[in-house]
Amino acid sequence: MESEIETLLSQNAVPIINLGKGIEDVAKNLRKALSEKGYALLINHGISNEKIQTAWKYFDDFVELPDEVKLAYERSKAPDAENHGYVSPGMERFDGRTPELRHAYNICKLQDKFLPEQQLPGFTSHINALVGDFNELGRFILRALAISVGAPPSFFTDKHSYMLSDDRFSLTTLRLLYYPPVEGEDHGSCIRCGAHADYCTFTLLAQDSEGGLEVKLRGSERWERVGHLPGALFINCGETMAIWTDQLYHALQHRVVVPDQVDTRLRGRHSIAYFCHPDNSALIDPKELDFTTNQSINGGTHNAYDIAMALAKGAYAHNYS
Ligand SMILES: O=C(O)CCC(=O)C(=O)O
Ligand SMILES: [Fe+2]
Repeated sequence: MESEIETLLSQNAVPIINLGKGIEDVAKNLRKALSEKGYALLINHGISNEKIQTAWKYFDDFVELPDEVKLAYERSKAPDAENHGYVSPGMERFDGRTPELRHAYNICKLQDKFLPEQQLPGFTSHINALVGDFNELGRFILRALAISVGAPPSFFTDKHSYMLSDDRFSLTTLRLLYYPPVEGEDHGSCIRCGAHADYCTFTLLAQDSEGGLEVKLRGSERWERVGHLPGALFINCGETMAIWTDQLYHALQHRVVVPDQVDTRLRGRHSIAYFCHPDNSALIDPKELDFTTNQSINGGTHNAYDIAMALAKGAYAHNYS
């Protein structure tokens, strides 16, 4: 029996956007959700739940492999290294201190030589198919977002032409995540994923259960539990989009805590995040969208890559010293 916990969803406080309703309607609802709250849940999004679950199953099998095999796929620890690769528990700490209990696989390259195809036959083609679905959905959202700010529908898609097709030109990433069960009461000094806002344009997130996802709403200092709507995708606005819209859209602070509820804590949690980034060279200029601004980072207009790197260095400054 699932513990009854109060969540934003149980209080009917979550914007739920039906993507089957036509792009103008989606644009209107995204504008309201991302400006007021910074997030929403998407239903009728067209990504098969079964495909998502198969990806989690592959990742479970990966996590079970001996450490020396997993380490061969590890993401480099160098400061400005590529993001692609396996991130073992404890390797990343958003706040630089608190141990983070998760396995992650950042996928930025889709060819089998960069993936554990040998250990997990079929992984490459499965991930390629899933990425195809996320890219298609991502492009639909980008068109809706352009409409939502009164720009031509292709405004954002024109600046997102390399999403997971060539990682030399885009930071777009599909990230598989597994948070192991947490046994015992003494988990106060650990977190599943530390507080942060994503750097990208927006993130799409699938989760398999209520497992501790919390958000800080615009203008609030309080962490609130989101809740789980089976099959829905969570969308949150990233820092790049907040800069682009001169903060009309709110980059959502979020984290994943180790839940106090024993049944939730003893259950592993799976999620998949699709971080949609502009092309590295795309200039993020709010004035192009008729937002007058004096808020772009360090004064001038920057390209998407420089913005993401500046944000990463801020978030992971402890890794660079
Ligand atoms: O697993 C989750 O629900 C969130 C993960 C996340 O926020 C991230 O990887 O940026
Ligand atoms: Fe995140």
